[in-house]
Amino acid sequence: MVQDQQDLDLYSKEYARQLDEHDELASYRDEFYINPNSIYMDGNSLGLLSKRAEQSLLDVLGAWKHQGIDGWTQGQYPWFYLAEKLAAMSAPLVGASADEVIVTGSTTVNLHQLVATFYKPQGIRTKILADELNFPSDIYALQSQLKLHGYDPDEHLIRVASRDGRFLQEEDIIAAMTEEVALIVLPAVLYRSGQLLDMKRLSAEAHARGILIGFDGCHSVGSIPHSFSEWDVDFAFWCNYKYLNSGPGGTASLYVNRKHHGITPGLTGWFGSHKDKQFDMEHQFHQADTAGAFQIGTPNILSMAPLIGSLELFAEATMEKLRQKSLHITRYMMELIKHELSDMGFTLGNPTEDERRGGHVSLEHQEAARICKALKELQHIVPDFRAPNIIRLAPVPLYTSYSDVWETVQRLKAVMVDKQYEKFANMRDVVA
Ligand SMILES: Cc1ncc(COP(=O)(O)O)c(C=O)c1O
Ligand SMILES: Nc1c(O)cccc1C(=O)C[C@H](N)C(=O)O
Repeated sequence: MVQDQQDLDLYSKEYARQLDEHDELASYRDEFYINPNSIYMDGNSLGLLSKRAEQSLLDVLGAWKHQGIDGWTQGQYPWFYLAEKLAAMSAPLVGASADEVIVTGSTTVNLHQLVATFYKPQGIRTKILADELNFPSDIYALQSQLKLHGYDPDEHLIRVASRDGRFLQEEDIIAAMTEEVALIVLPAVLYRSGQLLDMKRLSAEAHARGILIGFDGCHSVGSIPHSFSEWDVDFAFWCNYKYLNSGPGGTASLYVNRKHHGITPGLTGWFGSHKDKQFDMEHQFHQADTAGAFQIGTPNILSMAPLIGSLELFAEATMEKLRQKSLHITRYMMELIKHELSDMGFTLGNPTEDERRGGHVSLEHQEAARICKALKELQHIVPDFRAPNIIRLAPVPLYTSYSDVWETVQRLKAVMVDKQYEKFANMRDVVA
């Protein structure tokens, strides 16, 4: 913690204020639209709008307004090259070269594309290895890809069990890497508990057994640094609307390790063409020799445009500093929770060690659904609820202050002490 704060009560509001004063990323808060009447702790589900993301969207709209079809090749951000431009801007966040990334599709569609490409059952190697805690959409995609190959997902999709319902043990995953496994798909950071898996170790163990491995980076990209190429990850996919603040339904991304460039995409479309060849309109597919080959159809330009401004902020703030603050502010939140909310039925459901923790804090409570409702409606804190008993709180380093965290814990305490949650039914709402 900060030196001149030695005499301060670590749990005081003044201490939080001083942490904000010493926060070298504090100025980035002004880059965002922050509702002054509430505290946003849901940036792990939908990140907030930044002024630069708004501006880049307006710039792209302006190109459409003034240039029409010429916007594809002219203007500030020619649309024909936008996926590649954004890939180059994203590459440092995942430890890749620009040509190993492409901004395209949606998370689930990208997973379909990558499995359609890399799942090649042969002999007894016919199974896909996943885990029982992964996000449902990933599991649905894997099940449907297995069915397309004529396999029964109940037999061919192995889901590594969690010992405690929260975390996965790398040893258990490695033990499940048998000679029957063709492909592995795992989350980088688990969406409920926020556990960060050891991607380097898992990739090495998979490769030692002749298995390809890919990661879902939805809850990790923009929150932790990655070294996909150095770790020799085969492929990865992620959304850009959580920590990367590209807006609801913002176009997603994928990574394909350079060693696989040239492999025929499972799902081909003309935007996967070599850029010089695409408009020759031949019926022979000349694929790009980059991750661009995995694009399918026309990019969703308006859903990509906010990412331009947003990624500029990441380049300036740097992932290293963002991770440093994220670790510090989540630790601060955990300390406050332990101090203020002990004996109230809460369990900390995220890893406490820095090297195993993603960007959010996961609090478990049997009344979690209605505690979230009371927090939102009565205390103007925006958390999110994940069934059956999880309150996720994400102090996002670009725009969350230490004072926000202090307030959140105080208001959560009020909800509990005054039993404000009893005014609500303990059931989830439609989205959270
Ligand atoms: C871990 C994870 N995977 C996949 C998805 C699905 O993403 P999409 O709806 O953008 O396809 C999400 C979020 O919705 C997610 O959190
Ligand atoms: N993708 C979402 C959506 O379309 C609507 C509401 C929420 C989401 C989310 O991203 C939820 C998020 N993946 C989660 O971790 O729960």
